[in-house]
Amino acid sequence: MAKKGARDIALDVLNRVEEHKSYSNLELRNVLDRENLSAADAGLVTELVYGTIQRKMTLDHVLSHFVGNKKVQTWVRNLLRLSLYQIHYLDRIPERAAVHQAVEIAKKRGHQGIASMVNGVLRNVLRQPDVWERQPKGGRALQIAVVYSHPEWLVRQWLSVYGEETTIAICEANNRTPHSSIRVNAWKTTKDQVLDKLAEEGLEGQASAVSPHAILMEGGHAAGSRMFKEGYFTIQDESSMLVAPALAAQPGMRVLDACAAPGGKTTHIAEMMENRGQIIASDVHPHKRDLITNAAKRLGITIIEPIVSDALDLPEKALGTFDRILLDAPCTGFGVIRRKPDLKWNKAPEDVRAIAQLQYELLKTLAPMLAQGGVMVYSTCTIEPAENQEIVRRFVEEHPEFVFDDTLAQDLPEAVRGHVDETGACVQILPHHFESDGFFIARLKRRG
Ligand SMILES: C[S@@+](CC[C@H](N)C(=O)[O-])C[C@H]1O[C@@H](n2cnc3c(N)ncnc32)[C@H](O)[C@@H]1O
Repeated sequence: MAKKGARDIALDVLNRVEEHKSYSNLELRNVLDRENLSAADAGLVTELVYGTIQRKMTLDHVLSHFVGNKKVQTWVRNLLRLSLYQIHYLDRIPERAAVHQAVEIAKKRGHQGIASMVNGVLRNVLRQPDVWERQPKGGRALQIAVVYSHPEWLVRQWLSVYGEETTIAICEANNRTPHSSIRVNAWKTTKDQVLDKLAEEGLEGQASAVSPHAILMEGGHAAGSRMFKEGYFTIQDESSMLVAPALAAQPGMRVLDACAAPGGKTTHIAEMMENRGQIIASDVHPHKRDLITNAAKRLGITIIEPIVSDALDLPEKALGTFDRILLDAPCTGFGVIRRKPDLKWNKAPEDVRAIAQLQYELLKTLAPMLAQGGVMVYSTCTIEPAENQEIVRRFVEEHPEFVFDDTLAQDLPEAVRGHVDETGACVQILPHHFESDGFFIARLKRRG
């Protein structure tokens, strides 16, 4: 059987994501592991899948002018989206080649009739380039939703919280390719050493303004390097690297990380504790336990004890109290849409409400396990106030033994301090602030 091309493979992934409501990153990983693609083809498949999902609403708006209300099979719609994405957003693929390949795929998967329809639609779009500028009828929220390809309800929500300028900036940032960054294992080495060693392996990077532990990579495959295997760094987004410093755990302390897998922040905390003390790293999913164990092993860390437990049901008596607790809560993930574009299409307003309820329950349940004078950090990778500021405000109101720790700024890099809010204890990073993940961190203190 002839080997499948990058577009065919990308189309398979798009179809599976839509039909099985699965995550594109997981489907992509499966297919890239299975198919033996060149680096260039693997890159093209990834770009086509993420790009098409990212721009889905804009692409569908353009298609609606030519397809109207006609019923089109899922794979045909995905083929049209994918081809339009190539034509409009990718310079390196000539328009004629994109149309030709789409027609060939349509012939192979369907029949001549479908191939003619695909050919006709794509050529019509090419003949009328102004179609990309046509605004939909409806309010401002719908226009922003279509132009920047985000669900209208989410745009409406952000408009009410952040205003138009910031909402557009968030949407634009969500459509850009994310940076790739690494966290230097500061317990073992320094940033300069890692930069030097990476250069020996042909990998370039530069220091980040968001975290003193971060290096922004300029291409290359850092996870394939010898330095990575030997535990000199971890692949992590810069915003995530603000959490461990916010927790301010000292060597020798007892720490609970209640939603720990895959262990990105747990291992960072351990590095900052110089591998002295104890960290209980809990997660509800048994299959994720090994991720924490393996990450610690690779980094040479021995103070992490992974356990499997629902954070709502931890064995409180057996565990005792902690000097520090991190609740890096499950969330809608709207701060990481750049990396996981399907998130924006798969979630609905009721998901925000449901997850906010769980987040509050988690915070409330963990509170008694914090020692007097201890610090608890609540963090999420979302930008919804209902999952962030509203949770911690309500918590502090209902728990007089807790206060906002208004000294958070001193544990944040200079560049980030300006984003700390009036409590002095909460920081909301939006994706366009530093081109890093949207992230929320709150530092709460239990009275002594
Ligand atoms: C945001 S992720 C944590 C990421 C992790 N802290 C890191 O930096 O690598 C949230 C985690 O919470 C876990 N989780 C979800 N509900 C939970 C619950 N009720 N109790 C404990 N863990 C839970 C999920 O399995 C997921 O791994």
